[in-house]
Amino acid sequence: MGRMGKMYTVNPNDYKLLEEVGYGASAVVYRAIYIPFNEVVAIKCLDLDRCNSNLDDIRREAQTMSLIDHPNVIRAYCSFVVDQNLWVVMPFMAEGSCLHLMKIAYHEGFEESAIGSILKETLKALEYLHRQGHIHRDVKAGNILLDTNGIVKLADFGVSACMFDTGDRQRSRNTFVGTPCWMAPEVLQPGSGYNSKADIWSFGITALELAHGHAPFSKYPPMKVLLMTIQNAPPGLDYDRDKKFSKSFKEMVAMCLVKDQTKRPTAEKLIKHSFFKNAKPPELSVKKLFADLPPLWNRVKAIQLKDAAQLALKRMPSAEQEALSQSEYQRGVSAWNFDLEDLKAQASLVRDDDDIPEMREEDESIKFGGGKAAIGSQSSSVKINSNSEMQLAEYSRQLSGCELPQADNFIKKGKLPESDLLETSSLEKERNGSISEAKASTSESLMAQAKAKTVKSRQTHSGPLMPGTVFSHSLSERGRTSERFENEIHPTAERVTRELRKGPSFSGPLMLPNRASANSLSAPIKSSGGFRDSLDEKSKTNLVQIKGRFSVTSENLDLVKPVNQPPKEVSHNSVHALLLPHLQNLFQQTSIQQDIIISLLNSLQPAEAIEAAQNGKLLPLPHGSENNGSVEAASSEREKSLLIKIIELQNRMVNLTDELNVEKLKYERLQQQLKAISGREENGERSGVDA
Ligand SMILES: Nc1ncnc2c1ncn2[C@@H]1O[C@H](COP(=O)(O)OP(=O)(O)OP(=O)(O)O)[C@@H](O)[C@H]1O
Repeated sequence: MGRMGKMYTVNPNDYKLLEEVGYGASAVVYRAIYIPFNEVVAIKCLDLDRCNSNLDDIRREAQTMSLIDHPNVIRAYCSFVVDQNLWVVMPFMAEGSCLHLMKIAYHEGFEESAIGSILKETLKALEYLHRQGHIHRDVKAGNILLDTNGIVKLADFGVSACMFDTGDRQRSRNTFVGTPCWMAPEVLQPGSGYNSKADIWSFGITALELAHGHAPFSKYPPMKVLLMTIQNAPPGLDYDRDKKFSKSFKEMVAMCLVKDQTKRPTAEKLIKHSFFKNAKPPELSVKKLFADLPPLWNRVKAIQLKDAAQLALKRMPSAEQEALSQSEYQRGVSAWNFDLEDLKAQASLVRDDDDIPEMREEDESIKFGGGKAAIGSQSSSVKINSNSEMQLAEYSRQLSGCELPQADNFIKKGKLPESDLLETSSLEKERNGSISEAKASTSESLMAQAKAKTVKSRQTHSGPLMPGTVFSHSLSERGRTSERFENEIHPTAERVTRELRKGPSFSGPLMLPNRASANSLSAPIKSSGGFRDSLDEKSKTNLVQIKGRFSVTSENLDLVKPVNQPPKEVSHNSVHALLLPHLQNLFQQTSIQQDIIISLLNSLQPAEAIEAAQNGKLLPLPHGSENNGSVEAASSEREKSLLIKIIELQNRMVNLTDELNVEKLKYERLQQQLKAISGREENGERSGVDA
């Protein structure tokens, strides 16, 4: 049954498909003629084979759409199955979606008056849906459709949920659904549950999308978007950048983008905000947006051609992948079926990726993978099934282990100190249980560092390891990728570990030059800050110092453990008490220096590896004999520099030994003086008694 009692038949022969006017991950939308009425309609052809949703979900969408009766919500006239497609017949919205409109003519977004009208109409739709017990779950510019007379309608119930559902369907609301950039933090944190307020968050993001031409974080890979949404302060309209927008608009957006869902207004309340009170009727502010634009199907074709041209320009395999996924992503699509392994793999990469200073929102050079890489395929939603939720919750918990300000900092600054990188890496390992003890040995730290370095350098250069790319790979491809990744980093990293294990306690002394150079082992041992502060208590107690690239754990500090202070002698022995720790320190420093030298001498080969790790130059090891000449030259260079270091250390040892001897002499002299004084005192006392 159609609108106003009109009957639309379920016979495909009654419909004549015309141009393609839109596409999603699992659907293509056509302009069509309903022959019996000679009426233009839109038909959404959902490919049931490509659908992420099961048939029940699809039926539900069609059912929901057919029951909807609100001027701002697209309703279905009817739906039926044709081959492996579900056809949904609906009113044709001749100006297409706001997203398409921005892509074709308003790259920087719309002016405020148009935004106000569009948002107000959309909010009316949300208010209606929420009242009916529905959560839309995919509010975004791509789902706000416009008609030639300026009418605004919210579309796409592909992922909508019913708030009044019980049982299994209710539980399904604990799954991830939506499009990453528009998803509320509580939706991204499985287990927490969400309600219609999630739509209010997405509505706020949509407001920013309409204001800027793209959603916040839209140039980042989906995994990073998830992290940023959870960890960062909510996005908003900037006072400097967005001067052109009114205070009430900024305020309204800020009200929607509150992380605590309970503090977000309901649609009913929000619509009373002054921003909407002043909104113009859409016939005035929206209609003028399409003046002089070609018909919708030509625009859609133009957008498709533009995407295709972009792809053609990037012929290199990784660039091609990246561009595909980027264009996919920027269309505001949502075609990622999250996979836990992907999430984990990406989680480990995202942090390192943050270390890439060039990673800016404006930066086109860092692209991301994801989505189904086909021009005709847009959309779809992120769904994480319930099984993955526990693990994802665990992942979220891991995320939350990083204190937000820190995360904000590194994202904003775009650079982590080396030490933080290393720390993050060992912290993650610790949390993942891959290292059972928080106290990573120094060699493990170096190994981690070598890995972190390698990952980092790979990410800077290529697509395959970029987080999003993992999404677009099949399981076997992922396997291959990780295999290749392992193979590529392991020759060096493994060598580092192997070599490190060869040399007895080599790792300890190498940690120490930083400390020893301070020439004061009694100086307080403390963290150098950065991520350090966000570490949990356990690792805090174990990790006593981070300097430069090294972390020193308490395990490595056998040689520098604070000296056990001897019990203080009373009164006149205070000089003695003061001197003793100092002498012991000197003695220890000398021992340490000796150890360093011995270790260096014993372990020239591992030192090369570590130095390479230190410098981030993990040079490939020579394999063929043809390389031997240059390798020898290189290693003799390194040997030379190591020898120089050894000589320096030896000199310092000599100096310290001299100092020690001087101190010893002073100490002996003082002891003699002390004895003499106490002897004299005793004599004086005795003679006093005698007298
Ligand atoms: N009734 C309509 N009239 C005109 N254009 C439409 C209509 N319905 C959808 N479109 C166009 O088709 C595009 C895809 O439609 P739709 O969002 O329903 O597909 P989808 O596969 O569910 O996409 P997504 O998952 O990205 O939301 C829309 O962005 C819009 O541009």
